[in-house]
Amino acid sequence: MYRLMRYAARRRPWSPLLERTRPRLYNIYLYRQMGGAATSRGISFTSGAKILAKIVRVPAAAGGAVVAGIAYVNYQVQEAANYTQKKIDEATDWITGTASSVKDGIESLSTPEWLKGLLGSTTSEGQQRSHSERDEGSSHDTASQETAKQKSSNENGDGGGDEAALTGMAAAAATATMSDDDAEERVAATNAQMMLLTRKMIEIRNILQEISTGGGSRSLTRVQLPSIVVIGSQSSGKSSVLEAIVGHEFLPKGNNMVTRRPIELTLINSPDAAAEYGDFPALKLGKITDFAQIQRTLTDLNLAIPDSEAVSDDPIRLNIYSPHVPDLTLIDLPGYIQIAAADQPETLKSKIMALCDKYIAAPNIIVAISAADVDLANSTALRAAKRIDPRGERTIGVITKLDLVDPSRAVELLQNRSYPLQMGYVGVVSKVPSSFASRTSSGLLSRFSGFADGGDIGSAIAKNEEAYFGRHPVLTRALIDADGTGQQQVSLGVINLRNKLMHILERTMAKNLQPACDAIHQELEETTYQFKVEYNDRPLTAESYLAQSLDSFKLSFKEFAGKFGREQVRAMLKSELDQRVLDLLAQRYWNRLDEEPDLSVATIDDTTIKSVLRPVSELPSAPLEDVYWHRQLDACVSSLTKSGVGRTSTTLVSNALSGEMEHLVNSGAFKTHPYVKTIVQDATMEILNSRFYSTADQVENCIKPYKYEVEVEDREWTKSREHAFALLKEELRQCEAAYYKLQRSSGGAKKLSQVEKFVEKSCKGLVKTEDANEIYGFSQALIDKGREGLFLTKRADILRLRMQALKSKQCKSKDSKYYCPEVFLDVVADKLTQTAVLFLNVELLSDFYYHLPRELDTRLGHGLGPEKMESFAKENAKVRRHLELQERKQKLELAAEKIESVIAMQKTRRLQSA
Ligand SMILES: Nc1nc2c(ncn2[C@@H]2O[C@H](COP(=O)(O)OP(=O)(O)OP(=O)(O)O)[C@@H](O)[C@H]2O)c(=O)[nH]1
Repeated sequence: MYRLMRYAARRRPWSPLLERTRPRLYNIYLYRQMGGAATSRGISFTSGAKILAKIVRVPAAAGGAVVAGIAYVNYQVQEAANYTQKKIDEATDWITGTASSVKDGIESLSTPEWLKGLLGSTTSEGQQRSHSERDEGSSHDTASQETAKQKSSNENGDGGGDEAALTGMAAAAATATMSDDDAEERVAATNAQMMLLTRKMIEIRNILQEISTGGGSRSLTRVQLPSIVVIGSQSSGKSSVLEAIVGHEFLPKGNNMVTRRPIELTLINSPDAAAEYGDFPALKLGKITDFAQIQRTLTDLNLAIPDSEAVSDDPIRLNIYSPHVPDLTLIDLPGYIQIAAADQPETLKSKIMALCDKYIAAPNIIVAISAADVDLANSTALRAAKRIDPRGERTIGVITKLDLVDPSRAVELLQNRSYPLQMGYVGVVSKVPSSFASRTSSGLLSRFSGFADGGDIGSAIAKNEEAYFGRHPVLTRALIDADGTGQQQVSLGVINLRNKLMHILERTMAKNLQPACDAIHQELEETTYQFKVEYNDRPLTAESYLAQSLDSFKLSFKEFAGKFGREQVRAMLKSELDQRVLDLLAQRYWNRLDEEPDLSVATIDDTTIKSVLRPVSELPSAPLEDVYWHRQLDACVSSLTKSGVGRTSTTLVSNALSGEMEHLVNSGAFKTHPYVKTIVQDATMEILNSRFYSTADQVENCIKPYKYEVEVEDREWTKSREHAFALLKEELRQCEAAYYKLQRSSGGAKKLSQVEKFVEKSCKGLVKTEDANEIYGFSQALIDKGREGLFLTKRADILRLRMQALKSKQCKSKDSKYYCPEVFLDVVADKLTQTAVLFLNVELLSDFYYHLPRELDTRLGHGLGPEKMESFAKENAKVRRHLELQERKQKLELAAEKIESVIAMQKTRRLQSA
């Protein structure tokens, strides 16, 4: 049919048939044929409060309060007559709880590493200690380090390890006498216990957070382990306080409301960490030791929220690992505003309020920041806290910028009686001192590296506070009788604040421990049951799923390779060359120019054609020595052998292989995995492309001899004679089918016959073409169909004629090749095919079958990292569900194990206290 189209296209537009692209359809047909195809807090936590106060408030008061404590004792001596015995008792209590412990704490070097750094740099008393004290201290240092080491090794082990270590610590503490050394050991052990408990609880909270993020859970919604949430108006000093606690400047700064999303900050005390660093778990950026980089990332993440929205409740999670931070979870929120700016949404004020309200809900601990230079009655943070926590049970009031108001005014503020808080108020001067900035004049980055005495901005601020509170002893009045009843605690300094937060977090988390444990167990039971029922406890990993999928793909690939071999390539290539032979026959033999209608669009000069082409009807009777027919056949053979068989055959096989690979990835194990599909397709193309040119060249070289001479054997002739006949028969069938279709589209056989006669007459000049419509009622479209009909009729006649010739005696012998060009050209096409297939099989097919599975093993087996492997596995909805349920069960088991170990620690502490 193809040659019908080509012929017609040469003579005139032939659009309906031209749309039929035979080779493509035929190939598709061939491929398919081949099958291509944390109860209330336990005694230990409350009764241990005094011990803890000694331990933790020590450093709490250590910074600024050491001076304040000494000043307070002097003040007591001077004003003693004015106080009742009751007051003195209260004061003594307070001293026991703060000032004495301040001293103990300062002298005690059994404090955690993160506190020692600060205390060392903030306590001038400490600096003036005698060498012997230092020596004593250094031995305590060692004790502390051992404790820290023990803690660290516990953390590396499992929950049972923690418990055993802590039981050991508790036992050591239980057998201790009350000598100073023993007391210090006890302090160290308790400190380590508290740090470890807090950390464990933070870990549990994080695990539960991940589980809740992964999907709704009825039992887990009841589990609430608290975080510390920092709220305050814009520029009230929230960031400065947080940075003082962390010891680094890392939060976004700027006038254009740069805190737009909640920043969930988890501080992880890491005594053994070689360097302080942060990481954003959700971003998978790895360890970031440059805090300026952390600040830039936070700024970018915040500013990604457009001005038109201004705030978002999507939190940014940041973990900071350092030996100088306590285990804490802190959440920084956008600052409250009074009025939205022109480019901000009008609803911004209420949006921020709603976001903060969401975060300060129970059981979270509220750190309400208010600047001393703003009337506390106007403190949005305190008003919001009062609204959500009216009894002031979960709120710590932080008054910043104490240095900006007169000390007597600061005292009034710290004694805020309008909103009494059970956890009290803390006054701070959290601005980074200018001396610090000037000593690190090279800017932000240099601050991060710390200066001279190893201080960070935390120690610089603490030193500055110590000096300020030392200059203003009147502030200590606030420490004694904050609310006139001795009930409300007031402390000074960032260090106090930091310890208080740590203490409160541990206490609040402990209260929630047992209910959390119960809920985790309930959820674990449900999940375990579900996993058993749905997946029969069958473990699955992304890796094993990938391996299975790859195996299954390789199996389909092997099946395909078994079906698509040398024979199939031969059939495909022969079919292609058959079409070329038919095209050549149509061009050089199947013309009857003497009877041909005058088709209007001629692309070559008719005279030339007439002088070159002779009707094929003359062929059987042409003299044997007729050069015309010799030249015609030689030209056809030359065209066929020089038609680029190397490139054509290589392209055919490459297309067949890449098409089949596409079919396999779209229908097999990888059908729901777009990323892996691309990998398979890329590997396929790379292998095929790398062999394309060499294969094509090899084939071309090997068929070269046929360009000069083709020798035919009798059996080859016989076989080709049969094949040529079958080929013409199929061509005739297609021709007749096309004619039948044309009849139906022209209004029937009769109508088409009338139009054909008109076209014939018009060619002979018997009728005028312009009369077609007016006189005969034939539209131009009908005339075109008439021409096409005539062409098909004559082509069918020629084909019948040639079939007869092939059957005749004349075509029986190979000696009659010039009379039977169809047979001789088939012999040539067959020889070209056989030779090409030999090389295609070795150079392309076998090579591809060997290399593709190995290439996939490399790219998929070892080439995919764990993350890509997981995302690959989760592309399959069923596998995703299986993996997620399994992960949920594993996380719950881990949470249950951790929470049980924390509860066991609690029990050990109770026994120890008893
Ligand atoms: N004098 C003095 N200035 C302070 C103190 N604390 C913070 N500042 C300054 O107050 C300004 C605002 O402090 P930030 O910590 O950025 O306040 P913020 O609440 O985080 O501000 P936004 O993030 O914009 O809401 C900065 O210039 C600080 O240096 C302080 O105790 N004393």
